[in-house]
Amino acid sequence: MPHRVRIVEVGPRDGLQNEAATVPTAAKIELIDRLSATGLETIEATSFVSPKWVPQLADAAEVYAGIHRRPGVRYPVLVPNLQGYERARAAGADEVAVFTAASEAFNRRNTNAGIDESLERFAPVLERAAADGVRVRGYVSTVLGCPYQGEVPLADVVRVARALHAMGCYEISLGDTIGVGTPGKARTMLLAVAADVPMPALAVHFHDTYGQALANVLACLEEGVAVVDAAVAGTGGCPYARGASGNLATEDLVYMLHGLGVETGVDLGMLADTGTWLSGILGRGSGSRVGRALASR
Ligand SMILES: CC(=O)SCCNC(=O)CCNC(=O)[C@H](O)C(C)(C)COP(=O)(O)OP(=O)(O)OC[C@H]1O[C@@H](n2cnc3c(N)ncnc32)[C@H](O)[C@@H]1OP(=O)(O)O
Ligand SMILES: CC(=O)CC(=O)O
Repeated sequence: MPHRVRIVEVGPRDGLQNEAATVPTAAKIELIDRLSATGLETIEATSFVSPKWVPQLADAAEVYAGIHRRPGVRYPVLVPNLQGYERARAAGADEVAVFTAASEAFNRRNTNAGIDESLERFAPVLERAAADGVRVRGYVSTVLGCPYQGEVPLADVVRVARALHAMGCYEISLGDTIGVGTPGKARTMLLAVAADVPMPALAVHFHDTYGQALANVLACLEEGVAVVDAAVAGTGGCPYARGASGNLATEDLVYMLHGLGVETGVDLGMLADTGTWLSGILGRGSGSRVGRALASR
């Protein structure tokens, strides 16, 4: 079990990308600023994908320009190609994340490209990023199941994670996009990838569709992973992954980690207040059990 876990807060990006109603730009900026004050070290701020594909994040540049960047906090953004990278850089981003999948079927629906084609798209992004001194994270989606293909062979997960790492991604986030995984499978998947990509370069990203996300994280922590993605108030889901629901709620993750004596640097009270505030903006109850429990005290 690690002594400290770095949480990658993906609420402003993954959390909001699938919202049907438009979230005002000012609310997105306030969300990131509130999260910045909680002690989170990494906040994935938005996404420079095609606004036709993800209209909810069409205001990425305005959001990025509006946030108050706290010293010591990193604000990466998602980019699907060189065009996205250039938009992100023009907006001032100094860390980006590229994304592909272990399932061909999902990747085609999500990015209109096969896996190898998406890796080819990333090559110039990684090249430019290296020249610019920009860090690049890599996501592998559908690591424990695909809504279109079903089972995803472990070898495919390992191959894609290895390819992203070999291209120069400093960290590979392994995503259970539709939240179908269970702890034993999560552990096996992580260990298979860790045989080829060093554990310190791995992160886990669980959606909570079947209520397994926290248990999956615990299994992976026991194997030594020390970077975990989560979204405040349990928001999130991919518009191109049928059946995807919210991410593991950051409040629930922090509560568990602190209970285990694992440091996060996050103020749980401030985080829970932010989750309650965001739930008000979205007009529904929080997806975080810890958030709801703290709000009702
Ligand atoms: C599991 C997860 O949660 S992953 C995150 C959630 N999913 C996503 O964000 C999906 C992102 N997908 C996409 O943005 C798209 O599928 C793309 C951009 C990767 C590929 O889409 P395609 O339509 O094949 O792109 P293509 O390169 O052919 O360009 C088509 C148009 O999009 C525009 N475009 C392409 N990339 C971008 C970009 N990064 N930013 C803005 N516009 C873009 C092009 O300029 C072109 O515009 P035009 O029609 O006005 O000439
Ligand atoms: C890119 C992501 O958001 C990861 C996933 O859910 O598969």
